[in-house]
Amino acid sequence: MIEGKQIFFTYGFAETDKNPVLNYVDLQIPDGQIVGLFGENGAGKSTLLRLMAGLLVQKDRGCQILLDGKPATQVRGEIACIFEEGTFLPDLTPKQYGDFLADFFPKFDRAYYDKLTAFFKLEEKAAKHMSRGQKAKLEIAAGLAKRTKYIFMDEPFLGKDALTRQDFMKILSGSLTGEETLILVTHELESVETFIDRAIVVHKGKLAADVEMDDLHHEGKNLMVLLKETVGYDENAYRDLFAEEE
Ligand SMILES: Nc1ncnc2c1ncn2[C@@H]1O[C@H](COP(=O)(O)OP(=O)(O)OP(=O)(O)O)[C@@H](O)[C@H]1O
Repeated sequence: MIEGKQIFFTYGFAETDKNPVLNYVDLQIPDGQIVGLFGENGAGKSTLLRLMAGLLVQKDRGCQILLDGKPATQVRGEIACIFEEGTFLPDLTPKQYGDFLADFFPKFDRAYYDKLTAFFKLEEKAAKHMSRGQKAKLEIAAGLAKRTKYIFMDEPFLGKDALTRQDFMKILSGSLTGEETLILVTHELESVETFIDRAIVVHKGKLAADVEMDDLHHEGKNLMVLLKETVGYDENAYRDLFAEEE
């Protein structure tokens, strides 16, 4: 269970910031749930994800987010982060990185990692010499093979070719046992429409929408509709750019 009460976060000074990224929000995610975090650029999705994963810590206000009642820093072995910037060590090759992960993560599934890196056709060269998409694949192989209870993903589709994106969703579905709690930040709404259980829209410091996908679909809506309604999207706003000056 991920639980946070009165989550507050600002990158500036808490005492003076009138527009914090997260403005006293409550969050509860039960075990085994797959949750998508959505919102406009700069809304605070990645910040919230990093607070959950313990990569950012709340400063002087609000309460810490807890995983099974403990701060993320105390359950590192149960957390896999699949982020664009990567958590790999740049000088290590896929095999060396696998050795490293096997030492660090108690449930690391080396055979599965080797299968994934082979499937992704990753060459045996240092991560720093790989392309952006290859690094992203290495992250996915590592993240999924850790077999952790908590998986945090930030823009997992970024930098991947169209075929890999398709494979990725299938690999992800196939890798999960149903026990994992997976939190996913993405702008690729269509790709996750039927994959996630619950959608949260971050907007103006709040969790402005928080719905079960079954309920959303029963209402005849999809993620795009939810997002537009929640942020009050104006289809015609762009026209002002081309309006004639008086
Ligand atoms: N390291 C940082 N230092 C200062 N401000 C930051 C930092 N990282 C993010 N911010 C600011 O915090 C706010 C939330 O950023 P965040 O990255 O969480 O948004 P996001 O919803 O993930 O956006 P995007 O969809 O563009 O990735 C933004 O206003 C951003 O400018």
